[in-house]
Amino acid sequence: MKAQSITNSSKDSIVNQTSELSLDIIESEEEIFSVQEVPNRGNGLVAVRAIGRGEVVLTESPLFSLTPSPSNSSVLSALSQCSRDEQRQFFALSNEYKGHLLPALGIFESNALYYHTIDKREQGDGVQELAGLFLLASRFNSSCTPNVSRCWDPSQQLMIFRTLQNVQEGEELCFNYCDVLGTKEQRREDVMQERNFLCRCEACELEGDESAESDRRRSTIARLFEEVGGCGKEPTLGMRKIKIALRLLNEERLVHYETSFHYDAFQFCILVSDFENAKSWIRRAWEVSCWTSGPDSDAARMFKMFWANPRAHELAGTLPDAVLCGPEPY
Ligand SMILES: C[S@@+](CC[C@H](N)C(=O)[O-])C[C@H]1O[C@@H](n2cnc3c(N)ncnc32)[C@H](O)[C@@H]1O
Repeated sequence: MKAQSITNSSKDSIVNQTSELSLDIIESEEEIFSVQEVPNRGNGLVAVRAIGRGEVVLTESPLFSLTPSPSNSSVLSALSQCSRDEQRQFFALSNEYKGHLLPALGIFESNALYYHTIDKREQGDGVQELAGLFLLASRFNSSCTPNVSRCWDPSQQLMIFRTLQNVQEGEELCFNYCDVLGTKEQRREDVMQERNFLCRCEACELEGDESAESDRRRSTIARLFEEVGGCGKEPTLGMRKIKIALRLLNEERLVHYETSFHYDAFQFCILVSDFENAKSWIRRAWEVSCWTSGPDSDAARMFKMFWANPRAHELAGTLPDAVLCGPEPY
């Protein structure tokens, strides 16, 4: 298969001129990834150079968006507004529902990405869920150890993809289609239900002791995630659970839940007026939220505000003073 290289400098034009550019090779000095065949997963996006954590690898606007669970005729109707080249690219995408759904709908359901947007027409500015079809982002495969996050930027009407960790040249770029916690069996069940295929990512392909260890770590993180929420009156215990969860997340190379644990650790410190450690935790929450949701996200903005002024948090000084602990050094 011909490799299709995508570049940093040209990615905005991809967004605006998908039909003209198609997915053909784009000449530029700074390539980020190419579409390549990958074992067990069809085509995927593979880094053609080392990529630093938090780098934007792709921004893309949807070819079209529909309300979730559309009919085949709504997909065809949206496609009729697209150029011939866009239609050709759409029908070249993968389809996990062959023989079960009509082709256009099968392709849409195999590739659509869900996001929330504010519908200003609704009273009280209702939040609306949409399913968007993104021609290039449809080539991202799923991994239960994702190295890419995706978030919808409503102001620019773009889906933004960023790296969650440093990526080596030759590594595949993947985000997670379903929640990454839970056992291999649970995750595979979720992916099967949501997308109708057997997940064959690195984590789901583990066997024997390695698979059991990974299951144990992920289930423990999920349990700790619930338990930490109930430790509001016992900050020392809560902090101990957070430390274990962060160690396990690190062992599983998972980034997504880190922000939440860092923010909980910040709140435990705030409760007992340990402002020095609180600042270290909220700084970490801010850093990680920049990779997972972007520096302009509501979460990142809030963390930055509390980093500047931790005393502004409503829980400050609620419990007797104590000194807890800060995050582990990188
Ligand atoms: C959105 S497309 C991703 C790109 C696709 N591989 C291609 O060749 O165009 C989703 C499809 O990719 C394959 N896929 C994605 N992630 C996978 C995974 N973790 N394990 C196995 N197949 C995967 C499945 O066939 C799935 O229906």
